[in-house]
Amino acid sequence: MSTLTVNQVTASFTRAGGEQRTVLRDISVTILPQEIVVIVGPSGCGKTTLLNLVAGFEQPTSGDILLNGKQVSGPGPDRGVIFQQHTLLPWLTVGENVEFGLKLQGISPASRAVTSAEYLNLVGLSQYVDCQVWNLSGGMKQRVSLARALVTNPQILLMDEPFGALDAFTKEQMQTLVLNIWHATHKQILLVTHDIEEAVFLATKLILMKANPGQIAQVIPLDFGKRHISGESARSIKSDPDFIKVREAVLAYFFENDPGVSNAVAA
Ligand SMILES: Nc1ncnc2c1ncn2[C@@H]1O[C@H](COP(=O)(O)OP(=O)(O)OP(=O)(O)O)[C@@H](O)[C@H]1O
Repeated sequence: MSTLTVNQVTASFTRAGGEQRTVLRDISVTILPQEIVVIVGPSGCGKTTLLNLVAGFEQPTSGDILLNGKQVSGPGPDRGVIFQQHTLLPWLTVGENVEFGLKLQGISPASRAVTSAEYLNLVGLSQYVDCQVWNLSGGMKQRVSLARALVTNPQILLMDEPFGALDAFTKEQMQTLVLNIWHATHKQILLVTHDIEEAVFLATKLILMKANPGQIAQVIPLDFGKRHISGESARSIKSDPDFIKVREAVLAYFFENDPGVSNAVAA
């Protein structure tokens, strides 16, 4: 089964001066097929570190990370990564950026063009294939980043605050795009965000972290994103009292460390 398993992972780093600091302690998470796992937590609790470990950019100090039963020991094409700041190549066009990963894999130009057109269509940018990326808005650049991550057909998308730099309106458009892509491609998604509303809207499994060292405080199953897939608008869902109740309970947890968040969510 296509599962990503983070098993009792601890990550420690040695600071300048030799002091050892444990950033993450005993983290266990599974991402099952078609799950969107969203991580929220205070600044510095290790969210990006966890994503970097799953991406294979860093190695855990103890514990292990398994993708389909195989140890993750470095970056791989089975994981597509999207950062807050796009990492598009400014001297290439939109189409060339999307094709880039396929070119590295030695795929023929004709085949690359067909595949990149498919994913540019999925993110709503078909007509921009020949544009220079520096001409695009922030939201459009992130759409290109999504297409570029998807084009090599990874099993899982890893997203680190992908919409943190966007205005509220564009952000909501991108959130619904993520849900539509999730529905169309059946990818697993691991997403880190500071935005509680975004987290509650997108997650099928919401993970609340606490800091010093970073640990999982709560895991909350949610299904607001599935309501959007079933045809309900983002505005309707986000203004629903059930949504507001969960959003406020999560906020209360972080502001007051309210242990009643699980009950509020379950009610
Ligand atoms: N390779 C590393 N070497 C040393 N320290 C590291 C390394 N990677 C992460 N850290 C430290 O781990 C801590 C957690 O950082 P991280 O960026 O994962 O937190 P975060 O929860 O994503 O924070 P934010 O929400 O502010 O982005 C920081 O103090 C950071 O300096």
